[in-house]
Amino acid sequence: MSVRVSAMSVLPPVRRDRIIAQLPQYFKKEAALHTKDDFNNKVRTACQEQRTGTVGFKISKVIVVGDLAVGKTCLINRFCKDAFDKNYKATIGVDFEMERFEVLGVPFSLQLWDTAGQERFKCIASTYYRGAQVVIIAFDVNDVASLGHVRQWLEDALKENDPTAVQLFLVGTKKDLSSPAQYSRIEQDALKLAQEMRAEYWAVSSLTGENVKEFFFRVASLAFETNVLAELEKSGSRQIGDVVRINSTSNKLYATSKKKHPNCCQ
Ligand SMILES: Nc1nc2c(ncn2[C@@H]2O[C@H](COP(=O)(O)OP(=O)(O)OP(=O)(O)O)[C@@H](O)[C@H]2O)c(=O)[nH]1
Repeated sequence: MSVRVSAMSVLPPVRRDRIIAQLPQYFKKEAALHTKDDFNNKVRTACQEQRTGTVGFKISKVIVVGDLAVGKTCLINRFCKDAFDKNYKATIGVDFEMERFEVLGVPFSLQLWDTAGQERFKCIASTYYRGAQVVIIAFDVNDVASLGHVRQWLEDALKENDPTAVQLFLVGTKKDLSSPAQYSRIEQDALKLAQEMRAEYWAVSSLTGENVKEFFFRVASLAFETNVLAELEKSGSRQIGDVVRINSTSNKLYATSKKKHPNCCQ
């Protein structure tokens, strides 16, 4: 007897600590991608009515760039593995981790690309920048030079991507190493830069874990919200005959000739 196992059924359930039911709040109001308290209403309704199209099957690409040794690998490892390594091992080229979430009841995955900051590995790493929905630029809050290089990282990342479609985050790392006075000095400059770049600003510590989970939850939520809105826009502008639905018996995506989405008129 042959047993058919679909790709979906072999995936373990989403971890309980990756379930997002409320929009996580920004870190600083002055430099937030948006300051609303909750998910967009249309997005909430679409999720309730299971009208999120292909979003539940989507993997959004996130790239993390920034100077060498600012803590990109540690940031990803703290979130994905809850681990911290105090020894520096340069990333050679790139590395990636998959993180699965459930946002408003819909599965959603992020592919987190950890890229090399060292100049000699940069040309390998930059070939993986393409197709990013989210760009995270990391700098060390104790190293002004690393903040100064942020614009160059932005330019490099945007060369490979559609600047109007990318969601940008500016992240200050190693907050544990700085005194409150030192930190607040660099924060002024970082906030100004984030506003100019239209990035959302965060400050984190991978050593203590401060703000790490909150930050990635915010990234996942905003990326998810953008994807659902894009999907709604697409389905709104579809012609008759283009409505995509899921056939529950075959699990295949196909087009129907109904005017309305089947889930809207039930
Ligand atoms: N105190 C402290 N040290 C950190 C933190 N994050 C990273 N480090 C240390 O900084 C060094 C560099 O960290 P990595 O994460 O390897 O840096 P990276 O940006 O990935 O470096 P490249 O791969 O070369 O681009 C390591 O020795 C880490 O232990 C932090 O939040 N606090």
